[in-house]
Amino acid sequence: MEYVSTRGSAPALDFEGATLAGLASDGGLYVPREWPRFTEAEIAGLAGLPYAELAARIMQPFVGDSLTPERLRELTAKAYARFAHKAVTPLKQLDEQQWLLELFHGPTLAFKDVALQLLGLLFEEFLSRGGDPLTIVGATSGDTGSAAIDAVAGRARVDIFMLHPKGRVSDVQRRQMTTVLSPNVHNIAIEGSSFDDAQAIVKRMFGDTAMTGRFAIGAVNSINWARLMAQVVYYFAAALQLGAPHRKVAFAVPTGNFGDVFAGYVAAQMGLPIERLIVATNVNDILHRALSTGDYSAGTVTPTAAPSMDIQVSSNFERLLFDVGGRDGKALAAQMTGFEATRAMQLTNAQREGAARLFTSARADPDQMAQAIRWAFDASGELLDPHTAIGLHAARTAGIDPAVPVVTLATAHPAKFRDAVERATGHRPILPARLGDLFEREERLVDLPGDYDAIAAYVAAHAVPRG
Ligand SMILES: N[C@@H](CCOP(=O)(O)O)C(=O)O
Repeated sequence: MEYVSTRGSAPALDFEGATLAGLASDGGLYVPREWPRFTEAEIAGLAGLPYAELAARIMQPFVGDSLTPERLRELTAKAYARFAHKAVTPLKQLDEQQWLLELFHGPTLAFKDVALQLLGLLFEEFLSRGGDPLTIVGATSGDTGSAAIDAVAGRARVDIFMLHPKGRVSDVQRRQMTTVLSPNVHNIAIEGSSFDDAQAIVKRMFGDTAMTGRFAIGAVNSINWARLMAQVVYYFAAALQLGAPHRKVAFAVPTGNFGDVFAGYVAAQMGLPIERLIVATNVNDILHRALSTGDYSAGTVTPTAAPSMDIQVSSNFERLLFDVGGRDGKALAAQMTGFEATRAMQLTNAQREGAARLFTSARADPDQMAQAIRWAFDASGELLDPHTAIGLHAARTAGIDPAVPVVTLATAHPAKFRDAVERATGHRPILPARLGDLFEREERLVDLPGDYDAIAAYVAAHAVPRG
């Protein structure tokens, strides 16, 4: 399997190369040259497999020759052994039509663990073959940070520098990152910034030849293809339980960087019968505006009770625009460069029509989010986190045929956002025992200004150079 850049001029890479590179050298994102496709009979044959085995079968075509099927199976078994639920991503019924896919049973209580537990092992595997030590630079609005840190803390030949916007993640999210004291973990709180600022700094570092010449910069954000590949699996897992390939299923996905919902798009390209992908945003609604009107223009980021979605520049949207816009890398490079200069862009007709074939979108304000938390609690006794509640609001208002099951991706454990859940329901979710002493642990982080040079200098002073 070969990977090509959405901006058309970076060299094509194999899976190992794309995983270690993260972002393409032309600023684009890597995507498979073509989508592998399963027949209906092949999809039916996946029903009932244990999650780790299902994961290995679905990912093998993407991995190609970079790992043998046996080695991939060993890695998926190891990655998913750390989940607190035997099903890894259990499915729960809320009412006749609505379902929840619980993606928060990993070590850091968010869907990011599903991909990052595997990515940590992939880095270890590929780095053991030689090459330069990896300097991971990531940005987080709360969940990616802790999941990535958990996945690579203490591993040889990797350092991780995780940037978060100071004061804009929940206290649980911050402590999950800053209480990991391994010497290869470096937490940076950026003053006066949003996630978008942090993500822009990360992307700039990939294009900074002074940095990339000295350090092998790597990515753990969903700009890294391997993240999305691992997330494709749970769409299959849920749909197979609900009757696929003989029955269509719709998915509602709380969305910030568009990675999780793009994984659903990939599942559909592979042959999974998906009725609709419902993109759910909070008031930071660039994706809802883009999908409903074609206007992809970034406003300022409004802090909300669903901080992981407080994003206005959704990196993975570029992958969708590339695929539905005819895979014309040169044209997309010009379009994205224009967006980076003006922070505004109009989708082409081909992009709008291509997206509309599968995607619907909705936006939830804080009241609608709180109502969805209350509805789920009254309907089934489930406490939802604010992000999941935004997904559920979109699921219930999307007008999906009542015969089609709608699965909302439950992206985080409610205890990560205890205050918001308690405000909505009067019930305070309890942190699972494995995080029980989080508030007694020592924290380590540095505060830096939102200035590229200051952050690059910090990374350069603490990372291990090539060679
Ligand atoms: N929602 C994320 C933001 C980063 O997104 P990613 O999926 O590209 O890593 C977070 O919680 O950090």
